[in-house]
Amino acid sequence: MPAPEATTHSVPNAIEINGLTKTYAGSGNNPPKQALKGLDLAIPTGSIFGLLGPNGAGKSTTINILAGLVRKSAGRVTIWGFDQDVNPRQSRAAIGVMPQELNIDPFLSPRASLEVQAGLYGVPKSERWTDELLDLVGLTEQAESYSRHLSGGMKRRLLLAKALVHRPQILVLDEPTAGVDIQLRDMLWRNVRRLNEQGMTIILTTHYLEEAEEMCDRIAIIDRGELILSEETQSLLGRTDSKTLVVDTGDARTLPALPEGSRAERRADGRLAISYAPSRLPTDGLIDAIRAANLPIRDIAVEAPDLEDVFLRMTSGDRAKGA
Ligand SMILES: Nc1ncnc2c1ncn2[C@@H]1O[C@H](COP(=O)(O)OP(=O)(O)OP(=O)(O)O)[C@@H](O)[C@H]1O
Repeated sequence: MPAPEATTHSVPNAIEINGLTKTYAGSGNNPPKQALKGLDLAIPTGSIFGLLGPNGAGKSTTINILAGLVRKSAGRVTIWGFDQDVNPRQSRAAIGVMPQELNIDPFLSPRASLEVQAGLYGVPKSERWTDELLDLVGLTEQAESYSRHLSGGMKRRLLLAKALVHRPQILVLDEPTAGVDIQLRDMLWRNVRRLNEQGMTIILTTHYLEEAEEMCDRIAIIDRGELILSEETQSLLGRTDSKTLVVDTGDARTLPALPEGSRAERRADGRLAISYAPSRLPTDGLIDAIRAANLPIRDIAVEAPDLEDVFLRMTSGDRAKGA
C-alpha cells in the first residue's frame, strides 16, 4: 500500500518534472543518444493527461523514468509530492504503470499474478482487492487459468489490474490501445473514466490523436526530447483559428464572392468548402455571402480542426519545413 502520508495528503500537481535529461550510453557504432533534453512538465492532480509526440520523441523514456525503470541522467521528478531521489518508496507507491509490453509470467494465473504483485508492493493480505480487480477488468472467469492461455486482450486487462494492486493515486498507461479490438478499448476507457471520477490522475501516451482528443482534458506534446506545449485540450484545438464551412449547394457550381480572409473551393463531391479564421470572420457573414450569390443551401456543416492538424503543425514534420 502507499505510505500513509501518501494517501492522506493531496497535491496540486500529481507529477512535476523539472529539467529532466536522459542520455542513453552509446554502444558499438552507436553514439550516445540524448532522449530528453531538460524536460519540464507539470501534470495536474485529477486530470486525464495525454503525452503525445512523434516516434522517438521521448515519451517511453519519460514514462519509464516515472515508473523507476530507467535512471534519469539529470533533473528532478516529484511524484505525489515525493521527490523520486529523496523518497523513492513513497514516490513509487503513488504510481501504477500499465506497460506497453505484455510482460506477464506465463505460468501464473491472473489471481496469482495479482497476489505476487501485491506482495512486491507490500500490500497486506487484509488490504488486497484481488477479486474486485479481477471483476473490474473482466477476468473473473479466467482467474485460475494459466496466463499463457490468455488472449492478447486478456493479458492487457491483467496488466491494467496489476498496475492497480497498490491503489496508486496515479495511473500511467503506455500506448494502452495499440492493436487492441474495440471491445477491449471500450472496457479500458470505461475503467479509466471511472477511476478518474474516483480521483485518480491518469497519464497516457497514444498514437491515436482522436483518442487523445476524446479522452484527455490536457495534452502535452513532446518532440526530440523537448516540451513543445502543455495545454488544455480545448484551448489546444482553438489554437489553429481556422474552420471550414462546407455547403451542399445542389447542382449549383459557381463560387460566391466572399469576404476578404476566406477562401472557397469545390470539393470532389461538389460541395462548396470555405476556409476562414473564425476570430476574424463570423460564420453568418459567409452564409450571407452564399445567399447573396443566389446559391441554394441544401445542407451545411462547420468543420473544426482536430488534434491531428494541431499536432502536425507543432511537431518535427512541419517545423522542419519551416511552417
Ligand atoms: N535503451 C536505449 N538505448 C539507446 N537509445 C534509446 C534507448 N531507448 C530509447 N532510445 C532512443 O531515445 C529516443 C527516445 O525514445 P523513446 O522510446 O523514449 O521515444 P518515444 O517517444 O516513446 O517513441 P515511440 O513512440 O516510437 O515509442 C529515441 O531516439 C530512441 O531511439
